[in-house]
Amino acid sequence: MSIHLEAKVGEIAESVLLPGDPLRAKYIAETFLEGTVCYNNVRGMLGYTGTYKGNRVSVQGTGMGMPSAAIYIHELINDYGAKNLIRVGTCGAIQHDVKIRDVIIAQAAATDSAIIRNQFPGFDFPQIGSFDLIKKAYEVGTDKGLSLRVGNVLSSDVFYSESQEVVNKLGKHGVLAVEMEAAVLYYLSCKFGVKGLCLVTVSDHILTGEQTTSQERQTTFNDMIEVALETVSK
Ligand SMILES: O=P(O)(O)O[C@H]1O[C@H](CO)[C@@H](O)[C@H]1O
Ligand SMILES: O=c1cc[nH]c(=O)[nH]1
Repeated sequence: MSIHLEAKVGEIAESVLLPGDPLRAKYIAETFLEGTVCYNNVRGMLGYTGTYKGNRVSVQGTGMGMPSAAIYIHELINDYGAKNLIRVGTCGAIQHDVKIRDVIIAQAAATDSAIIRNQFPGFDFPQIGSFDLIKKAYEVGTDKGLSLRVGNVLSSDVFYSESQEVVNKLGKHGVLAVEMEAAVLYYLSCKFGVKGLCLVTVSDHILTGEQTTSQERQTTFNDMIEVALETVSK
């Protein structure tokens, strides 16, 4: 047991999918995994282990934002030995040619969070994904015929941003979308020497105001989930 997870050591697989929404974790476990066991319900932050095509995989909700996600990612790696961690999240697009329901592979993440900056005063730590997982995810997605986008995302501490000009400026510098967890996943993966990847599906378009429903965010986006499951099974 760790502070926020009630699993016994050995009950969590080395490969873990990380949705922000714990009910998306339940949906993934029930829809895609076999022989599934729920190992965590502390704070309702559901976690499951099962198999996908014979490979052991876990799926753990992280909550919203980097402070929450960092707790689960830290404990999964430090207390349970997770080695491959793939976030399966939603995001808001900030490019006109990125469309609702597109799947993005976050190559790297800019952030307005102080969590990482405070570790290296005066330096900017490069928050990058695992090349191995990025390459595998790209191959899997391309084989499935998906038009994946690969590029930078913004991991923001703020959902209802009051500095939209900065977000728009990041868009002008090629950032594809805004979400709230990738940067800390990439930082902690580098810190602990494990592999981290963030996949996000576009749920909102910040430039056009288009949106998907909360039900869709919880129980669809299957392309992204299959890419993540095939990537950790490759
Ligand atoms: O759908 P999830 O994975 O939670 O991701 C996005 O959705 C939440 C905001 O609605 C934030 O956690 C953001 O990163
Ligand atoms: O606009 C959005 C949509 C999902 N997640 C975010 O952080 N922002």
